[in-house]
Amino acid sequence: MEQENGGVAIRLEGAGKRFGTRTVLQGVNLSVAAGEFLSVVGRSGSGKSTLLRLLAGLDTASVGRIRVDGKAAAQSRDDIRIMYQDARLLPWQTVADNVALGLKGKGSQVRKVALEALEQVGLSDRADEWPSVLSGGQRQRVALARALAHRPRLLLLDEPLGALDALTRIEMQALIESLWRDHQFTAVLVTHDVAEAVALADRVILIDQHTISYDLDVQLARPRLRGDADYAALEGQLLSRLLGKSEPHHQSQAA
Ligand SMILES: Nc1ncnc2c1ncn2[C@@H]1O[C@H](COP(=O)(O)OP(=O)(O)OP(=O)(O)O)[C@@H](O)[C@H]1O
Repeated sequence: MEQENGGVAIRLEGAGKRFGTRTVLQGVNLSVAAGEFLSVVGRSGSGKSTLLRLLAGLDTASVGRIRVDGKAAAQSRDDIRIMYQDARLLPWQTVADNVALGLKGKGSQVRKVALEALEQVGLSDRADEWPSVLSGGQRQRVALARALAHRPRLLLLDEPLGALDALTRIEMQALIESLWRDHQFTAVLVTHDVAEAVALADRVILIDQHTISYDLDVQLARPRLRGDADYAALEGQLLSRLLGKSEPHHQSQAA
């Protein structure tokens, strides 16, 4: 693989998003360092996917400023990849061709890049099969490979593991973490799973009442042990905030 370019920094200043008269996000201020792993949690409908779409440059802020690598997100599109809960693979293309989608260059070169990406997600032996014969977890691995093939400097993950069983989910979390460590891209993960948010992120933000209502540093050694008291304390702290309790019951343990 070619030299990685490292992650991009993100900066939001007073960013807001309205759809007609409905305010979804308002007064969002956020700085994400290059190479940081940020998780975003919040109630259903709080605006998490909207935030991700703004970062991807797929939509524009109604007010405020959003900068990805110092530019408008839409101008950083080549550096950004987004992954969703459903893999969105083309059923009439092989696994390798799905990974190669959108790559520029000669056929042999493009295939080489696709195979390298598949190898990184442990699926090089399935390159010439159809997506329909893969399991849900394997399809998500292909989606991850498709993103990696573009060497993203910002990987946006919109509840990518939400439809997977618990064990596959934990394996995928470990894969995402190791790819993030190897490639040093910036990662923003939207998840409903507070344990997942803590497992992966350097920092977790909570979206509530249209803005960032809580910003939690996760200073735990990696890889993280879920049974660990510090881990459970941070998870409890986040859950309390999410549920709207003013005094997180685990706060004293986390201090
Ligand atoms: N294109 C759009 N037009 C109108 N309203 C929209 C549009 N996109 C999102 N919304 C509204 O914005 C709000 C936030 O939606 P969003 O999908 O960002 O929430 P979310 O936190 O990701 O929710 P979930 O966790 O359920 O996926 C919702 O009320 C939604 O209906």
